[in-house]
Amino acid sequence: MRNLSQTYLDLPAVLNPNVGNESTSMDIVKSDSDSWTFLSDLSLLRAVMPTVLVAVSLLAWYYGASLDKKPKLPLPPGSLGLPIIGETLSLMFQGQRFFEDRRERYGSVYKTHLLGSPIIRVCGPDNVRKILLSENKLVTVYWPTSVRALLGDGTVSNAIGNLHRTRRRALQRAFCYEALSEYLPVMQKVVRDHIRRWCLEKVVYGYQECKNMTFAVSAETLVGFNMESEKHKSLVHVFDVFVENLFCLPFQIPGLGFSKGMSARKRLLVEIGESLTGKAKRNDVEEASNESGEFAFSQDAMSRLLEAQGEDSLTSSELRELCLELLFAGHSTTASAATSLLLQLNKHGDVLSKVQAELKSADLSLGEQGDLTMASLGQLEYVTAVVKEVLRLSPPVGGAYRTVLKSFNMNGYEIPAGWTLTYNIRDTHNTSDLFSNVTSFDPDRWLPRSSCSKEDKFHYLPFGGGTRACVGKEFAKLFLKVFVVEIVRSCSWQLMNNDVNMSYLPVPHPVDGLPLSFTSVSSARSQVAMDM
Ligand code: HEM
Repeated sequence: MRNLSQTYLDLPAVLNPNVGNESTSMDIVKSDSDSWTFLSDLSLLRAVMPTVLVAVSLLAWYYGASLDKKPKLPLPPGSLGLPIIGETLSLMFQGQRFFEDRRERYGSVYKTHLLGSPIIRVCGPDNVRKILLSENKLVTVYWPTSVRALLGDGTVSNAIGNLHRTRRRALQRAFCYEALSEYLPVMQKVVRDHIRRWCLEKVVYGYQECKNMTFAVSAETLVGFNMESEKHKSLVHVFDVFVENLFCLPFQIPGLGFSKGMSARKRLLVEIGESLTGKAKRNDVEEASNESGEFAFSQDAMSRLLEAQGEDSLTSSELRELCLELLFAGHSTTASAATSLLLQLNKHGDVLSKVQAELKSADLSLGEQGDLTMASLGQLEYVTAVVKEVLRLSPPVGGAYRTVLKSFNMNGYEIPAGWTLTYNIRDTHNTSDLFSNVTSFDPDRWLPRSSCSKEDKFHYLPFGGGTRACVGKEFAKLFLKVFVVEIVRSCSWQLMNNDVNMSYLPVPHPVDGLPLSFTSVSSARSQVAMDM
């Protein structure tokens, strides 16, 4: 990480006051011995002249050569806007409309200039396929400096090549079928506890509550925190600070976002480290008790990673950062999808009725009684379709960034090496000809034997694709299904404000936070009984 003074010295001469200071000190030397300085200036000039001439010729040659290397194809259409700020102001004013407008004007590949850097935006199944399948050949992963620093070098997101493969393999252990089955009871308990509290409080802000709930689910199932302890409860706030400051100017100045984010990172890593030490000790006890035939502890993701630490050659610091990465990667994304589920199920009474009917026929509509299993969830085709449709219509991750390694041709345009590129998931879903009535919420399209039952990988890609596809997608889908089942069978909810405006940054969410009123099924039943 470059510190401020380094950044300062890199400024061009006109902007860097230190350059002025250098000439000031020269002036002082001059005034001390003027004649000496004049002679030495002349001889210096003679000495450097040949070097200057060679340098100028080399530059002229290089310039000529680089002109030859000028792109043979045109750059994608679009505008780079004003110097330095590019089109950032238009984006701020227009929001999501900015991208829709450019896509309508320029098509599926266009250039713009946002947040200080020129960028090429790409959508459409064929273009996205080309990018996602060319990782490390044509493109490589790109994250802004602040994100890289706050997540750390030990993460999957920041790794490239073999290191990336090794870390991904390690993480995948935490999301195999067996692991998911072990997380399921904890997931279900946390979801139920939250819903029960919402019903007691009666009115809550849906988006914030979904964020709290997804953090609790991840913290308990992935890192093994006890979210009922005061110590771990206080981490919800620390984690919010961490996430809020991920995208910021990377300057370590007290009081600014980056500094706050780094302090939150430090605190989270300490807690994760303590949890790791506890687990390492527990593993020793467990090994001993296994020998004497006693029970085994149920496993969270961190324990699984710890067990295979030697095999995966992970250092303790990598392990801690991987756990932090899991907390982050699954947080706002899953919370956004859960919030969209609350919204869509409320708006579409017909869909809600079909979910209720499916739960009834699967013997799962028993209030809060039935424990869910992987098998019972696996048979819920309609619930699965509802989750899929929410991720199609409101994909939590709009797209992701890459750096272009090698210039290539896309739709007849030059995509030049060194540029930043983003592939867009939301635009790809919205323009796909695979989906009829693309803007309507229609889970039936995903039922077996219907038009989209065979998912086309690059028309529908809420979890990305290729070597960087989401590691936690099965975890996320499982959680969302549990949420649908529990919310539908245990309560009803109403929007307090029917006029819902959406914001898409950093993930889709209602601008007003989605105030909701909740009634539990049991209290609704007793109300009916009393009325009778
Ligand atoms: C609905 C919820 C989620 C959505 C929509 C989602 C979406 C995505 C997408 C689109 C990518 C690919 C980004 C790229 O191309 O660079 C990704 C990567 C990733 N996701 Fe998720 N994700 C979700 C939940 C989760 C969860 C629950 C976890 C873990 C607990 C997770 C862990 C990761 C990791 C570690 C990566 C980086 C993979 C790599 O670079 O190889 N995600 N996710």
